[in-house]
Amino acid sequence: MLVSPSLLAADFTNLYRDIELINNSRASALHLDVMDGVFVPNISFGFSVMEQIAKICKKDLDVHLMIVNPERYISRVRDLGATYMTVHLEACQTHIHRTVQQIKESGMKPGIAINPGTPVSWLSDVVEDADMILIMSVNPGFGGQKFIEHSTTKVKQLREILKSAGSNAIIQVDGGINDTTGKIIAEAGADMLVAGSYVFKAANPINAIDLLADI
Ligand SMILES: O=C(CO)[C@@H](O)[C@H](O)COP(=O)(O)O
Ligand SMILES: [Fe+2]
Repeated sequence: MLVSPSLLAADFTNLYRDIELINNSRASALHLDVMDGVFVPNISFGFSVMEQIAKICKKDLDVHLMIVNPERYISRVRDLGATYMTVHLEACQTHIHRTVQQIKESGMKPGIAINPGTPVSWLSDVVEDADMILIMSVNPGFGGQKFIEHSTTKVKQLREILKSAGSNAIIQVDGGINDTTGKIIAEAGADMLVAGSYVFKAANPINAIDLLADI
């Protein structure tokens, strides 16, 4: 199982230590949650922080933008050296197709995220252009929330949609992931697990990442 620990739950007074921990783990990516206080009712961190993180992180940068009109920042995310740039379907409104193409043209892998209340069927016409689909298993904006069980049905439905579209996009699931919910969602068809609290609040974060990676 691919694992992308979410830095949102890290100790921000010890960021260097926590990023080094990820560098020396089996995580395949580092998940960076950007929140603008408009699309979600919280503000996290922005480019000045991510530019420093990018200098020391040896894993793929997986940037999850919870901001309105994220197309404004494609070149800045690209300049970080990010592998994945994930935007919310709900935040791009009418031009998700154009935004995904622009992310791809910039050399990054486009991800499309959907909130718990958004049906997976709304992705049908764009899945073939995305490299990743992110199913939010909590309402975006905060770490440490409880996994929404209906996400399992959504992952199964998405698997079918990807199959009929002939899409190789990976399915990422984000929110309330631990070794129990991780197993359930992996069985439903997830390829990559994002975990914040489960990793960074663990007594042994390396062990927590191993448990997820071994699913
Ligand atoms: O995007 C988000 C929240 O909006 C996530 O990436 C969280 O950071 C996951 O945190 P946990 O639920 O794993 O604590
Ligand atoms: Fe996230």
